[in-house]
Amino acid sequence: MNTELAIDIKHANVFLGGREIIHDLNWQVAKGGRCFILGANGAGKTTLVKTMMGYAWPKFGATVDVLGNRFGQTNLVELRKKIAWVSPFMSQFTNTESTGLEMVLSGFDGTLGLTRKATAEEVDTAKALMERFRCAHLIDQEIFTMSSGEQVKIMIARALLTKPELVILDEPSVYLDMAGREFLLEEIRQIAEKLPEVTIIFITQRIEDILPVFNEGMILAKGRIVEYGDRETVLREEVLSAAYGLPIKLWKNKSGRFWAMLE
Ligand SMILES: Nc1ncnc2c1ncn2[C@@H]1O[C@H](COP(=O)(O)OP(=O)(O)OP(=O)(O)O)[C@@H](O)[C@H]1O
Repeated sequence: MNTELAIDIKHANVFLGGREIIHDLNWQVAKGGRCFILGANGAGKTTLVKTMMGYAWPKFGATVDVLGNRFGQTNLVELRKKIAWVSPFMSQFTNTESTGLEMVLSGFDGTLGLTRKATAEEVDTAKALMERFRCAHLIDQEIFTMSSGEQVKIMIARALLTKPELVILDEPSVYLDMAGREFLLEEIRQIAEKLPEVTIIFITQRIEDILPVFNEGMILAKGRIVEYGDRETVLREEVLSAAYGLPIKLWKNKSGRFWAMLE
């Protein structure tokens, strides 16, 4: 096992509902790496995250090592406390009567929703983070009454409450309007800058969301990695056109982000 790697998956074939969803996937990310996963609907992005979290298991013959822990020989509950998985779809799996503050506080225990009384110090820390993510006004509001964009901000604050070693941002901007998205991406850029030791995986369907800080990545299609490498290698017109089956032209803005256009 290579302990310099945050993620090391070898020969993973993952079945769900009797169907093979991920096919012979091999993927390594160094500790402190910033890697994007670009894929269309149904490409297998969420299944790959579930595999990394130990919620979906590859069939015999594969190895999955995350943060130096070999799945099958490690305590997954403890490991998951070191991983922050931020998904806008997550709140639908939880007790949505939690308030914003309770949901953020539950990050201390790695649960979705608070199961105990928090200490005054924990409350102060949570409120400070909510301030930073401009969601302090949601402290007493129940999750189910919040807009999707508001829920994402709560989930990001929750994720960063403890110091995770691996952050998985799973389509975090999918429900956000343009200003909300730009705010979130700027926060992600700053997190990436301030926490060099933290490995960050950014999952998206949208090319323009991939910040230059994500300097390596993959295109996932039908459960296979169809392109992998550094950013400029993967985000090329020929590669994207082939992956999406569309004649894609790219425009690069001053900060180095790409926008896709159809010819
Ligand atoms: N529990 C399951 N049983 C059967 N098939 C499943 C199950 N979960 C996912 N799939 C199938 O696996 C494929 C990949 O799904 P997955 O959710 O990983 O894709 P995704 O890339 O995250 O898509 P999206 O961007 O739409 O969320 C889809 O075809 C989906 O129907």
